[in-house]
Amino acid sequence: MKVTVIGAGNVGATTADVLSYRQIVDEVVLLDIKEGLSEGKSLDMLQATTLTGSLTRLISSTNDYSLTANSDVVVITSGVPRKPGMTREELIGVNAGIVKSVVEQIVKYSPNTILVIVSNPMDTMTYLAHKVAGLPPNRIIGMGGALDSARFVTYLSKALNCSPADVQGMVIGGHGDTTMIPLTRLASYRGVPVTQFLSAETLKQVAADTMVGGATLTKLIGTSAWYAPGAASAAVVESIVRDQKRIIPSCVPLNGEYGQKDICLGVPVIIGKNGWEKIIDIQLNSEEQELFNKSAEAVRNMNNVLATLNL
Ligand SMILES: NC(=O)c1ccc[n+]([C@@H]2O[C@H](COP(=O)([O-])OP(=O)(O)OC[C@H]3O[C@@H](n4cnc5c(N)ncnc54)[C@H](O)[C@@H]3O)[C@@H](O)[C@H]2O)c1
Ligand SMILES: O=C(O)C[C@H](O)C(=O)O
Repeated sequence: MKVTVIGAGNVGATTADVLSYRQIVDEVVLLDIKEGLSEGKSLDMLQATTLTGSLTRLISSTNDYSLTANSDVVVITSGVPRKPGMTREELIGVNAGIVKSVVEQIVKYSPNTILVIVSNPMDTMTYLAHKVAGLPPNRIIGMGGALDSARFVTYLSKALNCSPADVQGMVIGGHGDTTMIPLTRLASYRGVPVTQFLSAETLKQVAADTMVGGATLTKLIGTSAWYAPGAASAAVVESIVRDQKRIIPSCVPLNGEYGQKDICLGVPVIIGKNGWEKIIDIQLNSEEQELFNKSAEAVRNMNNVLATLNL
């Protein structure tokens, strides 16, 4: 299995490192426009494999897309991250052009690939990728829910004072500070509803912390996070290349599901060798559905902004 990661910055390099360290794929191609960056980072990772025992091959490039040819999966992380005080949505002007040109070049060399879109604002970048790639809809997945759910599980396990391994939780909706929807009603501690252990007030706080999870880290670090984002991107790739059929909330095009159309938004999907293979249509209660509709409205507004850009 061959995976290309576009962007060798914080998230791209971490994704490549997890894929290589855990030997999830045979070959990782790392491509970044910044001279020397992908070369240096992939050489560093290659040297690490002599210590970890991983047999994953690491290849780098600045702009030679022919090296990415026939990639089974391509993870797109190229673009600028936000700084403290910014929203992800503010990145649209710079990142839309980058994502569009990267997608166009990738599909020339890997016309049957599966794209995993990470660059922000991710929901709109995924929508853009669907418009320009010419790939079947199931072969484009926006990564956001995997990360947001990991944060949700982290905050839940802290509140429960238990191992995160025993906690299950999903975040759906948009990947934005105000658009994501942590599904507290469905979260569980080993299958037992968390509502049995935690007060409504605590759960409200857990949801609020989850929603600003990225902003909190951005404030602490000075740029946005990368360890959990890289691990979350690698988890999506792993479910594809190992055909694990995991249910991972991901950003996919909706065609009437959850009452929405002509939009890419986070919903639970089964991920396997064909990309996102099935949308799991869970029954939302009226409060959750209202939040989902509001989330869709906000993401649709960003898609309208995208349409005004001169790409
Ligand atoms: N979806 C998510 O859950 C999630 C999580 C974390 C970060 N992000 C987003 O991912 C993006 C990357 O974040 P980061 O922290 O890695 O940023 P970063 O600045 O560390 O890395 C981005 C890299 O992209 C490269 N790049 C820019 N234009 C390029 C092009 N045309 N071709 C190839 N490479 C190009 C840059 O040289 C840079 O090295 C940001 O937009 C960030 O907001 C999304
Ligand atoms: O917070 C960000 O801007 C980056 C990413 O979307 C995240 O959630 O970590």
